[in-house]
Amino acid sequence: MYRIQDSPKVALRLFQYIKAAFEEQDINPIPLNYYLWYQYYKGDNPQFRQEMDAILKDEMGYSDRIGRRLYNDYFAVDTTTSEFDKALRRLINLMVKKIHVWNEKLDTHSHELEDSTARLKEQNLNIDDVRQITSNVLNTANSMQQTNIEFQQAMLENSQEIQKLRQQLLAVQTESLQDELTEVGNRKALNMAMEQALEEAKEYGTKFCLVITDIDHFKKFNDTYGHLIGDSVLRYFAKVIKRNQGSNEQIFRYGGEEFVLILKNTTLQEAYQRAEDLRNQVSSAHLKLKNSNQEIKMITASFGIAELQPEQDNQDSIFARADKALYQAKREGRNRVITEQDE
Ligand SMILES: Nc1nc2c(ncn2[C@@H]2O[C@H](COP(=O)(O)OP(=O)(O)OP(=O)(O)O)[C@@H](O)[C@H]2O)c(=O)[nH]1
Repeated sequence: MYRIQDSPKVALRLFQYIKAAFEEQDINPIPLNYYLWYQYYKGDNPQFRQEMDAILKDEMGYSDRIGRRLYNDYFAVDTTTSEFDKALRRLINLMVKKIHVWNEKLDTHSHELEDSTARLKEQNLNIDDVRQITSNVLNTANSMQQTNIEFQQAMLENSQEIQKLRQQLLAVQTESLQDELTEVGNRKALNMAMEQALEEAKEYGTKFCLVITDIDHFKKFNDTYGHLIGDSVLRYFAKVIKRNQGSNEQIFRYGGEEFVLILKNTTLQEAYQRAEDLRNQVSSAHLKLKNSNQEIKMITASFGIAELQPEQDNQDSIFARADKALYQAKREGRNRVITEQDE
């Protein structure tokens, strides 16, 4: 749900700009694009505006895919994280209050001690006075010890609570980056991983290859066997990719029947070999229906690969080249691997 809170007059004016830009640049008129372009013309987020300006200047221009990424980067609100954030703030406020109370108590105790020390210096103290003062000092020392124990106990409980919150937060964050069906990274995780890989490439000169793979004629498969068996095939496909996952390799489900691999420190030739192995494993599998043991139609997949060009690539450009190679693989008859060099 995209919310706009401006007056109708402002909204109307911005929509007029959007309408003209959509026509001129052939932008897909879907709600997400309207929302993003509205934010662009409104200009409240300078960083977003700057990135949009750069995209519009680039020859690849704006696309739905870029729009989805921009929305995730700038406008999607992670409600689970903000809930944890609130809980953590509450806990920290509580700790700060406890520290104040502890400080006040300690202040009172040290004043009591100072009073007792001052009294000890008085002339003409009799034995009863000294007894009284000594007993006061002891009482104060006892109270101090008690205050300390209580304080330590409270701090321990709070830090355990914080630890628990942190663990829950980590679990939720991991979950929010995982595709539920196939248990590989989801699109959000892919965006983050791409960003990181590009930063590493800039900083350390490390290269990577991007592989996009898509199960062939999956619509027909769903139509023949139903979506539930289609889902099992998606899980199976992800399992095959995960089975020989190298330490330099990250796997994501981009959406539908499309998966993406980031292969770090890998040449185009090595990436091709890895994709060929996967293609062979998938196409040679004999899958059976669980209930009837009936063998189901062979599944195949097509692959497109691009290698990072560190000087000029960004997330969208390397993705577009791998996507183009994949499209070529589909056009040439599917069940094949095409690298950007083969085109
Ligand atoms: N079972 C199942 N099907 C899905 C899921 N996500 C997307 N699909 C289906 O995947 C199919 C993709 O179809 P198309 O994009 O037309 O592609 P295709 O039939 O694989 O054809 P090519 O890619 O050209 O080989 C559609 O029928 C979607 O409904 C999912 O999570 N589960």
